[in-house]
Parts: sequence; structure tokens; C-alpha cells
Amino acid sequence: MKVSRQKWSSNFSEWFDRVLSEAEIYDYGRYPVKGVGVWMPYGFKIRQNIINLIRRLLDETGHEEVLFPLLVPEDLLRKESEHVKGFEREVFWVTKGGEEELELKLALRPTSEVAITFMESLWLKGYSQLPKKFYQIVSVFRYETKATRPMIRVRELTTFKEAHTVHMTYEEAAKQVEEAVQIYSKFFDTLGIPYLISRRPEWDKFAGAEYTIAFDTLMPDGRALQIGTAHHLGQHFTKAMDYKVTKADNTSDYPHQTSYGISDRVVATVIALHGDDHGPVLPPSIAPVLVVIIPIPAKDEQTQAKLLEFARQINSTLNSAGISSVLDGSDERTPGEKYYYWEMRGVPIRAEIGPRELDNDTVFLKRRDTLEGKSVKRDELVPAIRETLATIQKDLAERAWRDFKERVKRFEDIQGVKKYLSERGGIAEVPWCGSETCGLKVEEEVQARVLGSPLIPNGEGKCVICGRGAKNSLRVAKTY
Ligand SMILES: Nc1ncnc2c1ncn2[C@@H]1O[C@H](COS(=O)(=O)NC(=O)[C@@H](N)CS)[C@@H](O)[C@H]1O
Ligand SMILES: [Zn+2]
Repeated sequence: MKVSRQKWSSNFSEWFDRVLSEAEIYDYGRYPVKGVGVWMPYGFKIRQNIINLIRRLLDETGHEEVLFPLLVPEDLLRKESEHVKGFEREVFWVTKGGEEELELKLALRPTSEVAITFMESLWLKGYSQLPKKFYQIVSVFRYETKATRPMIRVRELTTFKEAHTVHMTYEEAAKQVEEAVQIYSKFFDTLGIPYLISRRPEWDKFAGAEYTIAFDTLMPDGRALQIGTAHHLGQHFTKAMDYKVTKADNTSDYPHQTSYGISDRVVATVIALHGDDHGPVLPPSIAPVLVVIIPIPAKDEQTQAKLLEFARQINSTLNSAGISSVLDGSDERTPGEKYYYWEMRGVPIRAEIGPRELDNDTVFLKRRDTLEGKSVKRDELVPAIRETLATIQKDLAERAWRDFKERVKRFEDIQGVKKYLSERGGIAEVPWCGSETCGLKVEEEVQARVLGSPLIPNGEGKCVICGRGAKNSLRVAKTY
């Protein structure tokens, strides 16, 4: 098949769908249930590396991994009224067991606050057992009625990392939310994903939370995507479930909680944000294959055999140095077709080995992100590759942050916002008096979503709606 370099269609979702299927990452839309996808082997490895990253960050900060039942009984789910109101329309219910109607409906967990708080009330009775930080990485289910999209808006969130913590005081829980923000910042920084951290507005926080801090990024189509959230839950769930802990002075009180979550969306952004018209460009921090070795065929049999032997040695040198590499020695594809095949899989470095390399005892390295190439002497290969991988990792993050920052713009008037968001997309920041009416008015005027306000208030300027002095700024964007 003639290899043609596809121009990255201006239509991001077309590019994304094509990459997921052509790179055999995720099969979406063919399994006969709406809003679910199948992780294929290569995509599963990418997802696994991302999971291991967040697992490491949580384990090294005193979180303990657990695993809770998928089914949540209706009466338990209904305990926290705001929470159940928030999820009422999104819950999948199991109503039958075999031929029998269940007298108590069971929900497929949309998230696990009530399930975990219920067991905490049996496990953690005294203040000396606190604080506790649990997390699990599971599937959760949400009957999304808005347009579903691969990984971005699915009805089965297969990569849902939810952390749940318990504390004696409000302040301690607030500190935990800050730790969660630090952990997520490190996580996204390691993936080279840029983000804006905002406190969600009162009218759009997690159902049952005191407040919500969210991480938003921008997808190539200029729409914002919420990629992580941390919630201070106060005593909402512990009061709703009458869960008290005895304190040092023998009185008892309802503990304070937090929860923070990320999902399959993280995988989507890693693939989408560093991509180009040849496909994804995976950051070395989570790429399943870091180097692909491609032999360039020689004319005569003898040189060809020597060349393959050389390639095999290079492959084992890299793998024994802990650099995951693959030798594509297959002969059903020309080198050009192999280039396309592995670029579509976002492999950070390609190592070409032809007759010239054989003669000079060198390897030709080509970067996936900049397409720059250089010859490296065989005995300097491992340090050269390590250094190139580190440079690619840094450059990917810098490029993504630069693109992101230039799309977050401040406006002093609502017309400017309207124009900006309808033309290019991006995130607009405007001065705001702090009133909900003006906040909702902004959403209505520009037909976009308020993401919230910076954690450190910025009180410059005049409210774009009522003209009063600003108390803080509001960020607005078209969102997924
Ligand atoms: N339908 C969906 N498909 C993919 N990801 C989703 C979907 N709904 C939410 N998410 C992601 O899941 C994250 C956590 O979800 S949440 O509702 O905001 N928060 C919780 O469920 C809390 N219990 C923290 S674990 C969100 O920040 C968002 O990135
Ligand atoms: Zn106002």
C-alpha cells in the first residue's frame, strides 16, 4: 500500500478516532453497548503505564489501595440527598437477579463515596486511627445522555482512580485537598499535559461537596476538558450516614472527608495533546516502546545477514539497559511503511540501521517529535538515547505549555470573550464581582461554561456584567 503522509485534518475528533483505530489503541463504537470502548493490547500498555504513574504518586504519599464492590444498594446511595440528586439521572440500576426481581435495587457505582464511608464507619471509630487515605482504580458507570466520545465521555469509565480520605477536622481535610492538587500537578507534569487549576463555581461543584478544585486542559479543537477534580466533602457524607468518631476528650463528632478523581480522559489527552499529522507522539514517561529499530535492506544476502545481526545486537543492548525497544525485522512492509506504522504508534525514537551504519559501526537516530536525525557511534548509543529521550520529554511538555498559555487570554469586556471563544476556542478570563447572577449571566451571554476562579483571587478590573469592582476573575470556555 502506498504510504501517504495524511495531513492532520483540522477536525480533531476525526484525527482522534482515526489514531485510536489505526494505532490499535482502543476499539470504540463497535462493541454493542453505547458509550463503552475496548482497550486493545497497545492501548492497554499505554493505560497501564499511566496507571502505574498515579499509583506510585499515591503510594509514596501514604495512600492505601483498596477494592470496593461494584454494586451500591439504593438506600445507601440515597443517604446523601445532594449526591443522589446530582447522580439521579446518571445511575445504572440492577433490578433483577436471574428470574427474581430484587426488592432492593442495586446501582452500578457512579463513584464510591457512600460505599466507602459506610465501611469506614465500621473500620475507623477512634480519632487515633485518622487520617486515612484510601484509593481504588476501577470501572464506574454513568448514564451519560450528552454525546458520548471515546475515553472523553464514556458510560463505563474503565480507568477511574478515586481517592477517598478521612480527617478529624475541616482544616486537615482542606490540607488534603491541597496535597491532592500537588499530586495531580506532578502527575500531569510527568505526562506533559498543561492545565489550569480553578475552584469550580458554587453552582457547578461535585454533588455533596463543600467545594471542588478542578484541572482543565485544552484539546486541539480549543475546547476545555476537565481532566481531574478534588473535592472537600466536609461532613456531608458522614452526617448523612450518622458516622461519628470518638475524639481524645471522649466526645464524638462527624469526621471530614475529601475525594479526588481522574479517569480515561487522561489517556485521551496524552494521545491528543502531543500529536501531529503523523499520529500521536507519546511522552517517554509512559510510552510502551521507546525505540523502534528498523533495518534498511542491503542489496546482497551476505550484508543483509550481517546487518540483521547488528540490529539484533543493538536491540538486546537497549533492552538490557532497560530501554524498551523493538526490532521491526518483518519483511511484509517496506522501510517507509514501517516508518508510518511506528510513527502512528507515537514511538519517541526510531533507530535506522543500513549498510552505511554497518560500515561505520553507527546507528541513525530519528526523533518522532521534531523528525531531526543524527548518527551515533554504537558504543555511545545508550547514553545518547537516554539523553534524547529526556530532551523529547522536556520539549513535548514545553511545546504543550506554550500552546496552552497563548490560548488563555484575559478580556475586560464580554464581547471580546464572545468573539474569541466562537472563533478560536480557548479559555477566556474576565473580572467578576463574585455574584452568582453575574456568573450565570456570563455563561448565557457567551454560550460557554464557567470553569471557575483562580485559587488566589485576582480582584482587578470591573465585573464584565454589572460593572462593580471585581472580587475575583472567572474563567470561561467551550467545554466537552
Ligand atoms: N463520562 C465520563 N467519561 C470520562 N471521564 C469522566 C466522565 N465523567 C467524569 N469524568 C472524569 O472523572 C473525574 C472525576 O469525576 S468527578 O465526578 O468529577 N468526581 C468524582 O467522581 C469524585 N468522587 C472524585 S473521585 C472528572 O474530573 C472527569 O475528569
Ligand atoms: Zn457582577
